[in-house]
Amino acid sequence: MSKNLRLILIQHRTAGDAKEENVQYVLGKIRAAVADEKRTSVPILVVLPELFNSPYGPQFFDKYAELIPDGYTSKALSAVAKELGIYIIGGSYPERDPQNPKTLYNTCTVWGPKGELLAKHRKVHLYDIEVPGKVTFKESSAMTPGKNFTIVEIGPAKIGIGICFDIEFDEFARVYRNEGCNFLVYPAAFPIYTGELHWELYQRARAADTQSYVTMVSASRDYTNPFVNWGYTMLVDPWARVIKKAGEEEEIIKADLDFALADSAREQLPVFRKRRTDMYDVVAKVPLK
Ligand SMILES: NC(=O)CCC(=O)C(=O)O
Repeated sequence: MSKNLRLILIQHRTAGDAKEENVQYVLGKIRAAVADEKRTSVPILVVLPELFNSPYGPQFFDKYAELIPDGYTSKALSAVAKELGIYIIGGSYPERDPQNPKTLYNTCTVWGPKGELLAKHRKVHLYDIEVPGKVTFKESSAMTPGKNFTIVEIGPAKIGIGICFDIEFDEFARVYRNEGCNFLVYPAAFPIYTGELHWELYQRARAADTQSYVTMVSASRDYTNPFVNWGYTMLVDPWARVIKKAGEEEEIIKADLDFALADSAREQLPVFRKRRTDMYDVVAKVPLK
């Protein structure tokens, strides 16, 4: 059986102030990226950036929030996944809690080729930072953290999902590795300050820790936005090598992932097997399903 997956990462700009305008702009990018793909039995997976339907900032979350799967963004992603027969990891967008409309989550949805919602990940670690004179952000002032791990299987890929700041927590990635994941996907929005310091470092670190493919997908850099994204959407392989990297502008990254590489890396350098779980361990404290 093929161990391959065709991956398409979309680094796009925020098109405007209206949610509908942003979503339609991204749908256009997805259609254009998939149009020249050869159709084989290898699944095609498209990944979008964090908060792709809006500018990024606590002041925007309520305006752009919607119910999942009944809101505009969900319906659009579901329809385009079905139209093109592809999988989509839909970056993230603000989700309104159906029971408590004032409660919002930063949520990633995953869509299958029949337009079905395969999974939903609510960002677990909210991004609060205060570096005087450099960057101040308090996501927790407007969002509620999620409480679940999210694993989805697409062809040979067993994917652990996180959103941006989730990548900083090695224990979180370790739980995915414990569950047999071979690909960690983080839609992201780093500011320039931490982008310069940590963007590549964390992706390579999590890839080395877990001997998995790792990607972070960013929006392109736009100095007219209130939050200026780092850009540099990246893909790292299970040996922690950077195999694809965008620049700062809009860009589409395409790659064929061969998961036999994760198997052989794990066989040749048996880090997971050599753990001393008689001395230490990392365990999930919530159910994984
Ligand atoms: N959107 C985010 O969660 C930003 C995370 C970030 O910049 C980091 O340093 O981590």
